[in-house]
Amino acid sequence: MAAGVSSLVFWTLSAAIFLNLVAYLVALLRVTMWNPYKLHRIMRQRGYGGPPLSWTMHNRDEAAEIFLHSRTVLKPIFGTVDHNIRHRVLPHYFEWSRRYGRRFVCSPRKASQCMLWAGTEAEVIREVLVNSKTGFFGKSQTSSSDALLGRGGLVLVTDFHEWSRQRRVVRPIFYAGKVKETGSIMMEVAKPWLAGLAKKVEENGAWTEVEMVQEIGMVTKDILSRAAFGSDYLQGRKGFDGQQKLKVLEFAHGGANALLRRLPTKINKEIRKTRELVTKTLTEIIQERRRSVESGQRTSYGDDLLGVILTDGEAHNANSKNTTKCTDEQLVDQCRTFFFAGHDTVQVSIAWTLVLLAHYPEWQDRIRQEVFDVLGHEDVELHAGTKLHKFNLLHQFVYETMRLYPPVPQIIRQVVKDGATLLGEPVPKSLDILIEPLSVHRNPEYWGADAEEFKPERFAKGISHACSHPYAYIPFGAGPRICVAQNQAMAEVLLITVLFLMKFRFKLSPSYKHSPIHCIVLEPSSGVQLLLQKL
Ligand code: HEM
Repeated sequence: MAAGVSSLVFWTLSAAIFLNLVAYLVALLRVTMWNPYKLHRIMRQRGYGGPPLSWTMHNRDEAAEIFLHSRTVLKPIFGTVDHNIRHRVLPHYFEWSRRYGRRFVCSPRKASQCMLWAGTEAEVIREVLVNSKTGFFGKSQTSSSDALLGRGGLVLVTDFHEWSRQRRVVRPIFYAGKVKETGSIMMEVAKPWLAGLAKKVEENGAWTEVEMVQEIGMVTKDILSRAAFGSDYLQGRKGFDGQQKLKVLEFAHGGANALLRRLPTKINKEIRKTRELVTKTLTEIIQERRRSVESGQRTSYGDDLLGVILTDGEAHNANSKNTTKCTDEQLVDQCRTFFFAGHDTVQVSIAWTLVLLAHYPEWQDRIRQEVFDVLGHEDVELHAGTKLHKFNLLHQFVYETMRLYPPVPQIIRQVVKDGATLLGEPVPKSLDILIEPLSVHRNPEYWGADAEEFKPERFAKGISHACSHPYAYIPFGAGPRICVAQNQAMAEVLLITVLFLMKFRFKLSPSYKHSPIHCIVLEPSSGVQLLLQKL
């Protein structure tokens, strides 16, 4: 009898495991093969071209081949700068757009079933990012950056009500008045950093070589940690290091979809482990804030980013009308979003600005002169944060830097409802639409024949006069999901640049290799080596 029961249990369990496995395989095949096939077939029937799909229903191999080819054929450029970078940064999209025209379909990433590339068209940006009130276009529900940004955080969240709640909660943090407050934190962090750098240059003599990406990284991380989380860089360091590692892993992974992520592969395990480390660091920061309130050290959670997120979470949970509760996991996701979105973008913006100031010494001199004209030579640091709006030339220079080197070179949306149309043509649900700031910023249709040239003066009369289409310039995105922190981000880029210009004259080192790479943000893959001379 006992043997019969245990045999029944054994077969029932085996059957359950077998059925689960079959269900998983069917789901995997549906997501990775059937859905892409179906979407591609629809789009091809509507006349869209694109690279032929392999039997695995992707173009990953071809994309990798073009990428590797571009790495071997294109020699790195040492000690100077060539702005013609599309074929280096996004070589497969560049090549396919030459072959298949201004709109084509492809599947170069594991997470995307079918992607419509519409990189250069401002009208697509208007329809997809700006006029999406009807809710046809949304954030991808199968985004590949969950591990990095957190599915429940503001950047990726798909549910409209949850998004508007989170956006409403954090928006006051980034109002102009608050940005001024953050300005003093920026100053507090930047001053000792610059003093340390100046000491190093003094000790080593004029034209000391310094790798600036690391240097800027320390400053921007410290500013974000203090301004947003009330901690310093050292406390958040493990979190930042983990995020950095996750970014590289995600990039290497080609953005796998949720089902592929469950497979016990080495890279999946590594991603999971690193994500847990970031979660642990963020949880500790959250718990420390809670403890400080419980112990009476603080009277409230505070009005920095972490404070408003925690206060809102608690208010949400206390409201009996809300049946779903805001969990710690969601709070961590919200913080995770800002840890990444608020750091790497600013770091690379400052890095590219310094590269170009070093490459164009006449602009460097003119802007430095402007800085001293506006601030005078005394008490300059006191005024720098409040007078940023007066730096006209610097604004032009940074706008132009973000035009040719947009920190976020690609933006993706998904068709999330049946019945959507794009430029008058029907588009199927689940289709991804790829918009490229990197390409639309260089489209001669909007920018003129000199679109690939670096000419800050095109912004002399402001952004709206620099190009012929209102959505041809989108370094911070566009529409309702435009960067919530763009004022603060710009202030940080301008302020750090001003302070740096006031302390140093600088030029590119011969060892600087101009090789921008797309690793979620557009970053200088070999660092930024500058030669510094103290003023
Ligand atoms: C120069 C620096 C920055 C650039 C170029 C930048 C760029 C962008 C872009 C292009 C988007 C839109 C993405 C999309 O439409 O899918 C975005 C969204 C966002 N950014 Fe930034 N960003 C910068 C700095 C920051 C900072 C400092 C923070 C926070 C401290 C931040 C937080 C966010 C958030 C939360 C979103 C999502 C907004 C939403 O979906 O409602 N960003 N950013």
